[in-house]
Amino acid sequence: MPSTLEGQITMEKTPSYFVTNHAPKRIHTMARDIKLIIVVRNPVTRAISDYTQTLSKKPEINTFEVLAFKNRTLGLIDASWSALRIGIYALHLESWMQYFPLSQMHFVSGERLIVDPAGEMGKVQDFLGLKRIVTDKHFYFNKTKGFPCLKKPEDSSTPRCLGKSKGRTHPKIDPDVIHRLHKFYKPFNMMFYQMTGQNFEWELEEDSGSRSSQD
Ligand SMILES: Nc1ncnc2c1ncn2[C@@H]1O[C@H](COP(=O)(O)OS(=O)(=O)O)[C@@H](OP(=O)(O)O)[C@H]1O
Repeated sequence: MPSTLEGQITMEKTPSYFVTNHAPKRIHTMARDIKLIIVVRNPVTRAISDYTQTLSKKPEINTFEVLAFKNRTLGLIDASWSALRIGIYALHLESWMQYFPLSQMHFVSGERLIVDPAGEMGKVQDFLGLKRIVTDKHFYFNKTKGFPCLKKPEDSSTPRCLGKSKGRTHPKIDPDVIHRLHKFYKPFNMMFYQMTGQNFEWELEEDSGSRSSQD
């Protein structure tokens, strides 16, 4: 990590740390007072997003439906598939909680980040003890991209959206598989809500989505 001068904060972004076994211990050894920001979204959508990213690089991979199961007839989910394992947030959080108190962690809802970026950024700034500089006036909704974008970043006079690899169209997944995954994640999600004291309401998405007759 680079040195930080008085009045500065250093930030580092590495998505894979959250699920890396030795990361909590090593980061604690490096900087025990560090503040951790974790962005989470519905683990089912996260898995599909993860798969979509891999598919864009390796079009020959199996379908999502095939990769998601050890045995589809028995309904046995393959929780060792990284796209699915990463979404077991409670499991990963447990490792972090062995080293860091919850007061040093802040959880951002990936869903809220899209519908209310300024609101989520407001909470992030509060958590970091910063003045609320980034507000509603910094964002606009880009209809073509289908996501919020920055009106005018500091170093440029033009608006800026995230790149092409963010916000890709997801492939259509068998609704029965989606339903089974929601069922698989439910107890882990409940545990996660309890651990964080935050209800991310991912079950509401399943309730408003399609249902299968085979339960
Ligand atoms: N403003 C804005 N623009 C574009 N995309 C947005 C935005 N806010 C959130 N998202 C969601 O971010 C998802 C990609 O983030 P990742 O965490 O996968 O990025 S990273 O690869 O780990 O860096 C990406 O997931 P996909 O939709 O599956 O591509 C988006 O849903």
